[in-house]
Amino acid sequence: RAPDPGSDMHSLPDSIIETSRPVKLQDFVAHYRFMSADSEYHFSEEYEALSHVGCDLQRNAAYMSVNRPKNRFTNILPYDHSRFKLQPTDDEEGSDYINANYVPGYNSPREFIVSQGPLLSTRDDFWRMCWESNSRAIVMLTRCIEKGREKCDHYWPYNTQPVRYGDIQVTILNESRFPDWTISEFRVCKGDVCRVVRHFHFTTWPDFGVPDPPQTLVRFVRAFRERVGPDQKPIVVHCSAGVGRSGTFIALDRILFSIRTSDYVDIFGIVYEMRRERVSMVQTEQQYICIHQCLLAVLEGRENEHPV
Ligand SMILES: CCc1ccc(NS(=O)(=O)O)cc1
Repeated sequence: RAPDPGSDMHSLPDSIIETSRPVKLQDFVAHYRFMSADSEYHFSEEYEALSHVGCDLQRNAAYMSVNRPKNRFTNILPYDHSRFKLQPTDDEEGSDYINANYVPGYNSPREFIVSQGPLLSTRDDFWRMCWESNSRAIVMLTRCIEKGREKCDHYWPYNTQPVRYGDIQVTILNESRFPDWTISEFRVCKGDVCRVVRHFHFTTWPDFGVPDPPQTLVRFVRAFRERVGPDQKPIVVHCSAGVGRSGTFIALDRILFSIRTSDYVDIFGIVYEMRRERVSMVQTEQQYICIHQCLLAVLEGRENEHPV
């Protein structure tokens, strides 16, 4: 049972699992100040309250020996109940497996498919996932190489020559580069059937960190939503592990929809719900605070403010 808004959360008996902490939008500025006080003590307490969400859920497919090499990180594994299943090939064990989960958004309980950054060995599976899910948009929140380390395979062509990834052929149609992101259109074909898939690549978000200033992320979500409406789903979202930056992006997207219709915002509840579908969504306390800073900038009319 969610506590009534404004009730004293700390009086809840341990037996009641806290699933939401709604905040009235008109109180949000004061709420942010309260949470930030004393070296962000209340942000730390609230983020810690999310730490065990999902630890009861099974990940059996991920642990199968045939699937272990398909995981970029051994500790970032998809829950069985929400994982995306590829069309299995006859009797090939593990052929339905990819490190990806359905995650809820504002518009649908399965609005997003969140995945790890493809490996060279799984990029054909990644394109199969995009095709079989009929996704028309991919959001990429990492660079392929960061600080000299591979974070994601370059799973799309380097130029306008078509490239095949298994049964899927990808051709870059156009590319628009901006200071913090690149938006491209790919022609994606399987046999004689072709689709246009848009690629939204945020290029300046450091791993384990946050965009600087946070308004950059607000502007990226706005640029994304100018081109992708609420009826377009599922949307594929990935970073390197597919938890930190991906969770932060989805949380902000959901919040920007919700404040158009609701007097309350429940950032705790949004992260709680995401973590019931994919592990560690919003992976650091700094990312959790960044979500609040983004909303603060929007409410204070500063989303288009640029640092001096
Ligand atoms: C330790 C595994 C791990 C690596 C990288 C990330 N960051 S990310 O999810 O934003 O790509 C999260 C977790």
